[in-house]
Amino acid sequence: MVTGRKSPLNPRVLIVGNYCHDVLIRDGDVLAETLGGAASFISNVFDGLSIRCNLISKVGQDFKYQAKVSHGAIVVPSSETTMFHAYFDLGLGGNGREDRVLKRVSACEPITPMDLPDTRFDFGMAVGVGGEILPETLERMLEICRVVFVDIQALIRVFGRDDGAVNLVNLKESGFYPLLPRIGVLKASTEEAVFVDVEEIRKWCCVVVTNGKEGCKVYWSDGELQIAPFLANQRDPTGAGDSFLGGFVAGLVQGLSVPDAALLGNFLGSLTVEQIGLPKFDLRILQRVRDEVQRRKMQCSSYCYERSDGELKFSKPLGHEQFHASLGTAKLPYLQTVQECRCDLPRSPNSVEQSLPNQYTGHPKLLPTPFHEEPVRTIDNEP
Ligand SMILES: Nc1ncnc2c1ncn2[C@@H]1O[C@H](COP(=O)(O)OP(=O)(O)O)[C@@H](O)[C@H]1O
Ligand SMILES: O=P([O-])([O-])O[C@@H]1[C@@H](O)[C@H](O)[C@@H](O)[C@H](O)[C@@H]1O
Repeated sequence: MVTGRKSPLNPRVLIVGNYCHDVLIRDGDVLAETLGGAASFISNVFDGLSIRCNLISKVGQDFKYQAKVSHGAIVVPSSETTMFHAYFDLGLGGNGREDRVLKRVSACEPITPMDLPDTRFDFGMAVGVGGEILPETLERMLEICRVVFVDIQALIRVFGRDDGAVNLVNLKESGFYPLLPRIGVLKASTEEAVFVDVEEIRKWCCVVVTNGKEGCKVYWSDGELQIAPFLANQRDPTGAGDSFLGGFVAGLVQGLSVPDAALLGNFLGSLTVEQIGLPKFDLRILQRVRDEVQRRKMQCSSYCYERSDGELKFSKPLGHEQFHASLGTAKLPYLQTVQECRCDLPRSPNSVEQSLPNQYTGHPKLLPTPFHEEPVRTIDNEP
């Protein structure tokens, strides 16, 4: 049974992390330049599900998307906007990771405690991508937010002095370690989890480890749950973890149980990888998701994640598998034939497109209509 309190009626949510410019590169060609940063992927999920959120993000005067984002950023005249180059063809990255190789080529100013609102929130998300969240910033978030969710990429990334190559350090070596017992949930990808002692951290907080097309696993002090994935035809892994976290917290904000909220995270992550850059979710799918969540809420007592008695025990609530099936069919009515996209960006050099199950395949291959807006500028790599 979930032990916890009901989610407040109109929970206040705070997202903290910088927007960035993403440049996606393969075979030396720039495939796309898009709006990036966990703050953009997560607020994109919240906006899509019509859930209000507050966002603190800093950019430079060179920020290209101020007119496009629905949550304005703090413009720092003396700073550049954080920019990442993501390479999808360099094989093993310097840090031994098999997926894309990231380089932070410019970095905006950090977000300080003074940048945060002087008010209280029910949920906080510390989701830096370029080192912008300082230990004192996270500490301030813990003071003003009842439950704080942290993406570990905000804590353990280090950046090459010369080329900005992104590498990871052990969580214990970061300045954030003393704060861990006070956070609510720590999210890490499988590759990032190598830099964390999950067995130790799970004693302090809930740990969610995502694993691409395999879904995710939720750990707490004396138990764990594997949460099923959703099939997708991966075209670009960028932002999958961010959208997962956005969907997960959005589910909890709406009163879903932790396992059901993790399903919602998996679903949003699966939608995200089917598009290049920041996804533009099909409005009809979003409406179906909103309907399914409301239906699910009626079925289950609504709980949010809450540290109660220092322990969190939960099992898959009755109907969890049906909720998975209902979300999975949310895509079905809107499948259309699409040409294979030559600029698909594999998660790792040797990854292949996911083979979709029977109900999706058949010729021509049925895939969700790519509703994403064309990235700001692409180099036409058509012959
Ligand atoms: N190829 C895929 N097919 C289906 N779901 C995916 C795929 N890639 C990612 N996801 C979903 O998105 C979540 C986060 O993706 P992951 O790649 O693990 O995060 P990160 O971007 O942090 O590495 C996964 O747990 C999964 O639910
Ligand atoms: O793919 P993911 O790890 O979930 O998140 C990504 C970051 O790792 C990357 O640094 C940033 O440039 C992308 O916009 C996105 O936020």
